[in-house]
Amino acid sequence: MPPPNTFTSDTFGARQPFTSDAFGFNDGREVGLRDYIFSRPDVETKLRNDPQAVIDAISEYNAKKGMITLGRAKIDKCNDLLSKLDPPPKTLVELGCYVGMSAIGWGDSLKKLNESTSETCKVFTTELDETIASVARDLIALAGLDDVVTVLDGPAAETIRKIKTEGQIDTVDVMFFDHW
Ligand SMILES: C[S@@+](CC[C@H](N)C(=O)[O-])C[C@H]1O[C@@H](n2cnc3c(N)ncnc32)[C@H](O)[C@@H]1O
Repeated sequence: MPPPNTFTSDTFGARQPFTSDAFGFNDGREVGLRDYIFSRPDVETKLRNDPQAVIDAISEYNAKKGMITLGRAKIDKCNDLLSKLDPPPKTLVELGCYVGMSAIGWGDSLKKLNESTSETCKVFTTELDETIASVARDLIALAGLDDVVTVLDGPAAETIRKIKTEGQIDTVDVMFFDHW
């Protein structure tokens, strides 16, 4: 059994079935997502600084391309769980960032849950692939969450140890495992 406050991508049921051409990742779809998002005519007027609009835009691309993101429904369910934690979580670590869709959800949620206090909140999310990590960083910045969400490049076992050694993180309120 995972420890309390540990949510995995299977917490709410099995993954969605993939079609054969949709299975896999790091095949250009991730950079294609960034191109799609930043070439939208509403990127500045609708998406900039609106995490939920960015999640919706990723979902629209995802519906056609079948990417390995959690998906809106699971992100909403996890955020519902986060909102029930007392005190509100301030530090969340995610193993498996991919293009940052779930990290945008966690960042938005933690920011809202802590907005009535002066406490800072932080999401650290880890990504093995540096090209995918760069897509995530761009989308997180577009969502206006780069002050809350930090993408760590490299194997999670190394990057988490490094931020702990450097004192960037002490205790962790919630861990999310999605790095398979
Ligand atoms: C299922 S995806 C994550 C999806 C993301 N949580 C979302 O819902 O938007 C898994 C990601 O974990 C990354 N990954 C796999 N092993 C890893 C490791 N040891 N350290 C860091 N990232 C890893 C993969 O490169 C892949 O992008």
